[in-house]
Amino acid sequence: MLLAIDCGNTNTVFSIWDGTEFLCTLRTSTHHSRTADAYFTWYSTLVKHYGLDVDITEVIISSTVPRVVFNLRVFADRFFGARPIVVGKPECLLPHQPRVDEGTQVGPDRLVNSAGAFDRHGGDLIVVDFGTATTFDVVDHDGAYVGGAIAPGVNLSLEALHMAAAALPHVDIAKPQRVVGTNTVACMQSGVFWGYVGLVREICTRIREERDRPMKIVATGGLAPLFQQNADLFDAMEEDLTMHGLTVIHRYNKENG
Ligand SMILES: Nc1ncnc2c1ncn2[C@@H]1O[C@H](COP(=O)(O)OP(=O)(O)OP(=O)(O)O)[C@@H](O)[C@H]1O
Ligand SMILES: CC(C)(CO)[C@@H](O)C(=O)NCCC(=O)O
Ligand SMILES: [K+]
Repeated sequence: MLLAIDCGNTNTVFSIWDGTEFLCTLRTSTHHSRTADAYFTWYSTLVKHYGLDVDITEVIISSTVPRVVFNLRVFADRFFGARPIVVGKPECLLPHQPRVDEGTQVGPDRLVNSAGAFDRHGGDLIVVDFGTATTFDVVDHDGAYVGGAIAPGVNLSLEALHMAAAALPHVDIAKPQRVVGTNTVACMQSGVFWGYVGLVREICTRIREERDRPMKIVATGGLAPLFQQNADLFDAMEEDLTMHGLTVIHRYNKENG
């Protein structure tokens, strides 16, 4: 079985893929100081809790945080005897080479999202991922990642207001009832929620204009459902897009490696 690991700047997600479906998805915060033994303690406790009988033989990792990869490699080797495929490393093959400026390091999560979305939808896509950052990945007709946009994440924007302004509290994102807030929290939620609706709409409209062709918009990330409510921003929403992309890249490496 395959263990797929998606390590973001805020959260790390493990999913077990049996070749047909994901048996479970486990989430922890990302810390570069977490050791291989600590990963295993956490992982094995949850696998036992879910009553799963799994035999991991292969591991694939996408990490936006380079420093955590070392401990994840040790984890894979020590506990599963597996040599992981690490997206973005030269030995990891990609189904489609990105077309970007020479020397640019594309975030592995964006390459994985592009591969997952192309596998499901074919080409000419905009993938929007609401993670630590909000990323827009443009996938060409042939499946290549060809660029996009990076905006501050929704939670990061709220946190930045709280950090920078003495009178602004820590606020969780929610869809406000009205645009005109009548208290501080409602004002902050309005600014960030409706500001993001505008941000997503404007960037997607301009990408479509710039490329001059119809493009399907696929959204992922924990906050995608919040933005899909009443705001007709996306053509599809897929919670497991990054994990699916990891299985696509893993399969490609098995078949072509
Ligand atoms: N199922 C969910 N329902 C509601 N909120 C969620 C859900 N899953 C995640 N979230 C929240 O949505 C936000 C975005 O989650 P997501 O996992 O997409 O990115 P992240 O973990 O914040 O970022 P990164 O992947 O860059 O580490 C997080 O604040 C998370 O707490
Ligand atoms: C933009 C983030 C932080 C989103 O997770 C990640 O994809 C990243 O670190 N990217 C590197 C720069 C780039 O993708 O162009
Ligand atoms: K993510």
